[in-house]
Amino acid sequence: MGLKILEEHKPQSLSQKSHFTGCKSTAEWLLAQKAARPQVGIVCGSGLGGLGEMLKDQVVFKYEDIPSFPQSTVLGHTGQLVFGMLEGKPCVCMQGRFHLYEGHPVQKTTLPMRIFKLLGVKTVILTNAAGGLNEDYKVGDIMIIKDHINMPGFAGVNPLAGKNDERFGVRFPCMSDAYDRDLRQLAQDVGEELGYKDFLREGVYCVLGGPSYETIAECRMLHRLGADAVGMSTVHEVIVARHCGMRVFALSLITNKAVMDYNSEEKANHEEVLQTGKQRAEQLEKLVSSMVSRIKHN
Ligand SMILES: O=P(O)(O)O[C@@H]1C[C@H](O)[C@@H](CO)O1
Ligand code: HPA
Repeated sequence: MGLKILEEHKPQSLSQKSHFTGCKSTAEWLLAQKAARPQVGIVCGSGLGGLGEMLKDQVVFKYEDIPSFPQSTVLGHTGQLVFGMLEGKPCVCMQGRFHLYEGHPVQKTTLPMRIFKLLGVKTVILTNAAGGLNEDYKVGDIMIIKDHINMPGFAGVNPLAGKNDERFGVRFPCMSDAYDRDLRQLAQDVGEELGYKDFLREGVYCVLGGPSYETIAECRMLHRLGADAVGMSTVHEVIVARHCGMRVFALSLITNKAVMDYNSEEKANHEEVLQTGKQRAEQLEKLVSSMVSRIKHN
């Protein structure tokens, strides 16, 4: 009986060890290729990969060349990791993220957050494209995320499900402070200085599994539940980033208005999402780079 219990525990503890050491060896491999240890990690949303082009003195890795890294399959997500300097700070930028609907297990979609942590990242800046549920929002608005609704989490899809590894963080991490208050204030200040007041918002982002866009009834329900924008990413990355103690700032570019009216002729589509990304790219890049220039790390 005792032996049986030992055997049952063996594979789990081994796989846990290999997850941590796997992340560590990927981080060490990247640093060994002359990538500078980054302080800030940036994740580019759909059509927002231009953020990575801002980095100077780039060292670029295609995801397919990085050990244990997943592959990007979505149009608008290039699939490379860029190291470089932004406003004098060493940064790493994911040009392309991983989504549940690509068929990745949720733990795999968030793997880069743990690699960021082991690379030395202190602050993560996540961006995404999202549909606007709030009736005051316009296409092209930038929404600072102040909170989230993890809809897949209600059904048990959480990247922290399974055995907890204390080397990353605690079993039950707090999420009421997930979106750093000071960084949100910094974004408001920088946005005001840049003259973005008319299109800078703050609101609640709700993640769904995708890849189908929402029905009208779903949009109406999400809005009633308190969501201002809906998308298919970010939240799981935030959970893992907070679990391992990184500071988080996240924003949504409202690329389309969620359809809430049965008489509407509008239809959500990925081309519009990418197009809006292109149109707002410059302002978004200015906001992020000005924030990075002012972020302080001890
Ligand atoms: O990676 P993000 O969340 O920016 O991408 C959004 C969600 C889907 O991947 C896609 C739908 O158009 O854009
Ligand atoms: N719904 C879900 N995800 C999205 C949307 C949307 O309307 N727009 C961009 N990503």
